[in-house]
Amino acid sequence: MSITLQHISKSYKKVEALKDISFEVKENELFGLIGPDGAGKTTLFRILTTLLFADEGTANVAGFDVVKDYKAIRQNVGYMPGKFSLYQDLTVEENLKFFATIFGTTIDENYELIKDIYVQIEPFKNRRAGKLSGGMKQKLALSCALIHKPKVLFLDEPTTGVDPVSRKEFWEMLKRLQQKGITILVSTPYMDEAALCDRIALIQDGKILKIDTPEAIVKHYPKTIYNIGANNMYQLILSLNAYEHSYSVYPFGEFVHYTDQRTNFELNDLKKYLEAENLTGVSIQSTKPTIEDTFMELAK
Ligand SMILES: Nc1ncnc2c1ncn2[C@@H]1O[C@H](COP(=O)(O)OP(=O)(O)OP(=O)(O)O)[C@@H](O)[C@H]1O
Repeated sequence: MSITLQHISKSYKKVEALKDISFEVKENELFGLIGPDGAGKTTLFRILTTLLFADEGTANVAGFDVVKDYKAIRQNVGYMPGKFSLYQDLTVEENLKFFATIFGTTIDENYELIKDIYVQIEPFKNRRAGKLSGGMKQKLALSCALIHKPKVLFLDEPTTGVDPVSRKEFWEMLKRLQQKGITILVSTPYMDEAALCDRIALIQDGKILKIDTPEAIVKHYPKTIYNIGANNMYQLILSLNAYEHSYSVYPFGEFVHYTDQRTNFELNDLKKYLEAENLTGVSIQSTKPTIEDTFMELAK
């Protein structure tokens, strides 16, 4: 195993940020930690990268104990924190040199590993990091986290605030790093990114709700979901919530994801009800559950 957590708990005074967390990440796995703001993701990363002590439990990374072997862990892991971690006043190249130097290495020595990523920002190597776009900052931060050839890479919300094209490119880069033998633990609040991981842990309020492959997680969704559309979205949500048989109602893009308390029912009855509520253009179609649907169901 590359990462093992056993019964990890951590509180900040009265706030229980992590409650009895246990799970394992296999060698060379791309593992996602999926959860909303405040779920405890950053706290977990800080414990695993030896920046914070847990109150209870034990954790191992790359075969080392996070408390006893903290120095070895720091040599063997790369960490890209959620908040921008670079020196804004240093240039792109100076930032990378700085990180290489503190790990006792050079850019040349490990260029092969970062090449794919660094070539994209190399034309701006003399620009100060503070003046880079979101996507470029993220590439520089990733290059810096990789410059000492870590065995395990921790990425805390690496795509938050990054445009959709850069987000897609970033995930393609992660796949290539995985092919080079690096184990990756990545957190994200974006459910669509969860589908790109080998396995995911859904986390909320410091607790793991479920761990499995993205496919298996959606397979276990217990109900049929309907995509419902109408001309007045706001009224549609109100009416569905007021419907006596309604089980769950969530806005989902231009539709509402709806589940019913009954296992068998006439879709036409629901349509008639919505039309009686003065809604027009009503469409109802069954749809496949997504990771977001599963998360909402588990978090209920
Ligand atoms: N230093 C701190 N002092 C007090 N409470 C804290 C501290 N750091 C985090 N918390 C609280 O612990 C809980 C978990 O926070 P954490 O930052 O680990 O979550 P997160 O999933 O990373 O969310 P975010 O993306 O918002 O950082 C939250 O309720 C947060 O307010």
